[in-house]
Amino acid sequence: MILEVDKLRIHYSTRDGVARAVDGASFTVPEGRIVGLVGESGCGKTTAVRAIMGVLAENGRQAGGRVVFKGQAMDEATTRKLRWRDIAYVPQSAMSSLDPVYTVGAQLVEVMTKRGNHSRASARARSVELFDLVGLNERRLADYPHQFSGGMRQRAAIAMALALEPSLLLADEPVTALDVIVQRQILDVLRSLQQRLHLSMVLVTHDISVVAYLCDEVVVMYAGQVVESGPVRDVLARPRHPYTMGLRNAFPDLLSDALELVPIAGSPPDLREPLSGCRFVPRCPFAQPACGIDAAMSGNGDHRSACRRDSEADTLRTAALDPRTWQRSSSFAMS
Ligand SMILES: Nc1ncnc2c1ncn2[C@@H]1O[C@H](COP(=O)(O)OP(=O)(O)OP(=O)(O)O)[C@@H](O)[C@H]1O
Repeated sequence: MILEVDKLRIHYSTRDGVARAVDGASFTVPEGRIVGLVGESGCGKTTAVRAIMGVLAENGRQAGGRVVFKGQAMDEATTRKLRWRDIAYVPQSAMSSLDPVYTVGAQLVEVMTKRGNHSRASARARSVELFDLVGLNERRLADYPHQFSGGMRQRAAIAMALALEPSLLLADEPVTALDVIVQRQILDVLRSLQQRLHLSMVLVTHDISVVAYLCDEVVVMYAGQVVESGPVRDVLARPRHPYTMGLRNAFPDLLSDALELVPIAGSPPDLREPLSGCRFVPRCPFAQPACGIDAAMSGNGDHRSACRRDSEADTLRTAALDPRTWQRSSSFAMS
């Protein structure tokens, strides 16, 4: 495993109390694989990758658990040492990793001379290589970010993250603001980079079809916790947690638009409220009183989920395919 996240807890202090943005999440990233971290907005995905990268907002702190990179438990000093060199991050908006007042080429050179130990000449040569790797013409190194299209900016942000040859890339919603054709192009760039550079990747997305298209493994997060994880094919073909079943119905397939889309009614809970038991209960069509008690992750082999009704997963999955199932809220939750 290149990365192990073990019972990670991240708290933000806010005026209205503590937000438990990541609440005991555990997952692993095998070497050379692409792991999708998926869940709706507000489930703690960005917080989890920012914590791994050691770039939490000022009001955030690690309240428990640990992050282990290549067998080494990370503390502040190691994280600082490994940041950008071994672990790199493409933030949610490409514009936030690009400075509007400098050319993209100048910014790449700056990253390599300041954060790495490149001379200006070798940084310039490497910039050409990096642009080639992400499919940008080297002539565009002289352009400013505003002269780039959204897809090109995303490619430039990826080039920036790869500048110091990291072995782990964390990409936060790399295709969200792009149209479907450009989305596929960027995902194809990521796939080819992973293969050519033997990169390991964590890809954060709210869109399960992006996971289906690109990832080898998936970690489903809900309300700061991991509710299901495993090989993508297995999890998407036979989801075991009702939240994953709901997510699968809620997004169009990147390659076809055959399925009727069925949203999951409601929204994730406010993480500043004290929560117990399965966090999905208020939105789950299958919730029962027993779900008020936390379910640990369990399962055979790599495919694991945290649902009290796991033994009935096959039956629930069939019911979940019927859109009417999602039209009624959990009667248990409503009572
Ligand atoms: N700096 C902050 N201060 C207080 N609360 C925060 C802060 N950043 C995030 N949160 C809260 O932490 C929770 C998790 O947010 P996070 O951004 O990690 O989720 P996410 O799943 O990545 O969603 P998104 O895709 O919208 O970023 C949310 O409830 C959010 O409101």
